[in-house]
Amino acid sequence: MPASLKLSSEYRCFDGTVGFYYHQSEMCNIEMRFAVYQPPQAKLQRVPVLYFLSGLTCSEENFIAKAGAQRYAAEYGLMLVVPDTSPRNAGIAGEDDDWDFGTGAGFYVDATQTLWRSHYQMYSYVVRELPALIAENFSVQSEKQGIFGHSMGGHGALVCALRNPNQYKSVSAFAPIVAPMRCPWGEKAFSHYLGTDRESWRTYDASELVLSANYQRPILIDQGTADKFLVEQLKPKLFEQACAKVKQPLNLRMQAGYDHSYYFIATFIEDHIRHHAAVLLD
Ligand SMILES: N[C@@H](CCC(=O)N[C@@H](CSC=O)C(=O)NCC(=O)O)C(=O)O
Repeated sequence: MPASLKLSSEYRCFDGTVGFYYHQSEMCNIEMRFAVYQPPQAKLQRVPVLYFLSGLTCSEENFIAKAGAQRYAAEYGLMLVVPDTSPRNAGIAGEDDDWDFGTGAGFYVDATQTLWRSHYQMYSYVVRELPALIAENFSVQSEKQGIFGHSMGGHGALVCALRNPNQYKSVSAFAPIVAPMRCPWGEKAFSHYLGTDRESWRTYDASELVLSANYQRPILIDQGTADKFLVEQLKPKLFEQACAKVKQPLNLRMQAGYDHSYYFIATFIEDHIRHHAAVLLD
């Protein structure tokens, strides 16, 4: 491992390894953290890599500790990479004041506004810097990348895939924010990170991007019907309507009685890993 990449802890898991890492990020101009699950197959050969983007308030640990994904990543031979959701301790006034903005809420955009732009470059970090670092240091097939995420991270995953269909061969999401331009979480984050010109927000809105993305491969979305954020923030039907307009294949599954929690994610994680494996192992 190069000196620039530091391992903070490591655990054996389903014959593979969970590792928590940190490094000095060039894009975010600060120390960033991420988690990696290396499946047992990676000891012998390069394996496809699946990125998971987490939601508001999460670190790189929530998904690894709660989703139960490692069992299936080991079964299919997929590496999992889970970045943190924002820079931390950046010294920006107000960065820790709100749970839905600032620390833990980078929204996977490249901020353009003065206060945030020198550190909050999460889109470029996730799409460019992190995959390059992973390719250099782990046993992955870089040409076989998939991406998924939850809530704010579901928004991030859809945006990354729709903007980079050749890089991300597969995409799925749990309870994603599909139209951030049209919900309070998105409007708050985008106005602070990107400014008040709403035209500039379109490049980070999945329901806008899908209209011209031509992603072609099927997108899987699971959404709980008992999710307290469903009506005001998540609005999956807006994405469904946009996909229908351009004939983008979408499997939107409304899951009766499920909420927004990791219990919901853990219930359907196997389906999502299988969705990605079907493309990445092809
Ligand atoms: N503090 C909030 C709830 C925050 C929350 O539910 N965060 C979700 C993601 S929400 C969208 O991005 C999450 O994943 N939390 C971490 C976990 O381990 O559950 C409130 O008061 O409602």
